[in-house]
Parts: sequence; structure tokens; C-alpha cells
Amino acid sequence: MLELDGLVRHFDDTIALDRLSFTVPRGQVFGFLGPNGAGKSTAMRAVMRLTALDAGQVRWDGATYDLDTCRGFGYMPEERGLYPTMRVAEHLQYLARLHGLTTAAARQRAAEWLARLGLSERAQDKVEALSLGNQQRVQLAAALVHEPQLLVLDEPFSGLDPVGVDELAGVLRERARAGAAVLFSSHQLDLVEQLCESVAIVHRGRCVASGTVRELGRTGARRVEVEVTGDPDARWAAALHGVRVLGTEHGRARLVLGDGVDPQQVLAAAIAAGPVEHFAVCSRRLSEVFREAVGRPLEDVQGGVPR
Ligand SMILES: Nc1ncnc2c1ncn2[C@@H]1O[C@H](COP(=O)(O)OP(=O)(O)OP(=O)(O)O)[C@@H](O)[C@H]1O
Repeated sequence: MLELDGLVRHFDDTIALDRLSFTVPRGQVFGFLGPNGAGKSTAMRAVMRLTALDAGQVRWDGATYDLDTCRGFGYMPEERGLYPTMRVAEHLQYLARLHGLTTAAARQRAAEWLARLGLSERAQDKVEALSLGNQQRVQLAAALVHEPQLLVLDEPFSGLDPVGVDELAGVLRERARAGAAVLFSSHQLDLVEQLCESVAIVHRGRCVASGTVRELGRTGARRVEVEVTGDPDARWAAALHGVRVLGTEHGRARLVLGDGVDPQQVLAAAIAAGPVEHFAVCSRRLSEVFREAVGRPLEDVQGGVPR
């Protein structure tokens, strides 16, 4: 288990981490979310002992640890750090050796991970000859090559094509099933919602929401998704007390119900407005949880259209 406990980090007048605390259990793919500049990369660098803390502690399996322990972790930094003129396979073997593998094991693992990430044919190419997305795959292979028990990945999905996204999601699930703790940052909330059991949302250096995606979705005002034939914008709902139309998507309106509003009353109003094609009481989406947690309601950001 990885524990971030009251982390504080200042850069001159900027407070990058402001008593940040959350826990990443083993066996989970854990999403680390937050707006630009919220403190995600700084927190990940602190986990890897690459930045000093003004206060707080990071613990792995209950104990503080040194830089040497970090060599056993898998880390993909925000600033990608490969040697451009090294050949892909040679580069991975070199990094695997740095993580303590024997020459033979390094060669074997490098070949396995290149195959897994679809890069076997590029093994003898120089890193700089690869597209950005493929360089990213090499960087991921570098974080995975020693099959670490803790993976810390800073925006690992950015720049990957949809096949690459699926492959990486599969790899992260597999590592978690093998007992590793997997912490990654992302701005792709739909992907995080599908992939992660739990998330932490950081804003201005503080954890403003954390828990399982399911629990977080259940908190807050209830949502209703409804489709009335001929009225995709749910004009009928605007007149209902305590009901707000968040937006429409594919002909279905998403409504927020205030305290004490009974979904059955809303259903009755929908039926009165016309034939009801669809009606469902639903949880908050992660994108809605996120926007509310960072203080930017959905309608302020997207003109009311949920995505
Ligand atoms: N080396 C540094 N010197 C000065 N300020 C820094 C430094 N590193 C980070 N900061 C500041 O700390 C705050 C947190 O930055 P950080 O990079 O951790 O955010 P982030 O959540 O990773 O953002 P993004 O999603 O844009 O990558 C920002 O205000 C940033 O400008």
C-alpha cells in the first residue's frame, strides 16, 4: 500500500502540495485527477523521492523508504527521458540492468515487453526514429520492464492511439491483478471511469475527493436521464421546481434533482409531456464528480452539455 500523508511542498510563493493525503492499495489501478497545475506531478515526484517535501511522509507497505527502494518502483515521468540515439531494445536492457536485473533476465524481459507493446519490429531502431506514440510505448516498457510492485505513471495515456490505450489499460489491470499498486494521472475522465476502481481528485495541492468511482458517483444530487419523443431538450422539465437540465446527449436529457425531488414526480411530468422513450435514475459520472469537486459546475464549462 502506498500512503501519501500530509504532503506539503512550496515553490517560492506557490503552494504545490497543501497537506495532500490519500492511499493507493495494492491490487488496484488508481486514478490521480486534477486540473492543470493542481500538484499531481509534484506528488508523483515526491513518491519517487525526486523532489523534497516541506512536510509530510510517503510510506510504502507501512514504512518510509529511501532512493534505493525507489529503484524497484516503475516510474514514467511527465518529461519523457529516453536517450534518443540508443537502440530501443538496448535501451530497455540498460534500464532493466539499472533496476537490478541480470544481463540475461534484462534481455529476456526487454524482448517480452517490446512484444507486449507491439514494438518487436522496432527493437533495433534508434529511439529518435520512432513516432511520439511509439516512444511513449518504449517509455512505458521502461517503467514495466522489471515488473515493479508500485507503478507511478504521469499521464501514460496521453498521445497513445486507441489500440495503444486498450493495450496499456490491459497491462495496468494485469499488473494490479498480480498485486501491484498502480497510480497514474490522467485528464481522460471517461477512460479513468472505466479503468479505475478508485480515484483521488486534487485541487490546489489538496485532495478534494477520493474513494471508489462507484461511491463518488452515488454522493451528491441525484441524476435522471430521460428521453421524451419530440422534445430532446426536455423543455417540459424547465418548469419543474428543484429540477435543473444539465444538457442533452443523443436525444436524451440529463437532469439534476434538488433535495426532496422525487424521481417518480419527474417521470409523471415526462409522461404528461409526451411518450417516454427512456427514463433512468443514475449516478454522477466521474466528469461531473470532478467538475463539482474542483468548483466548476458542468454548465459553467460546457454550456450545459455533459460529455
Ligand atoms: N520546479 C518548480 N518550480 C516552481 N514551481 C513549480 C515547480 N514544479 C511545479 N511547480 C508549480 O507547482 C504547481 C503544481 O504543479 P504540477 O506540475 O505538480 O501540477 P500538475 O497537477 O501535474 O499539472 P498538469 O496537469 O498541468 O501536468 C504549479 O503551480 C506549478 O507551476
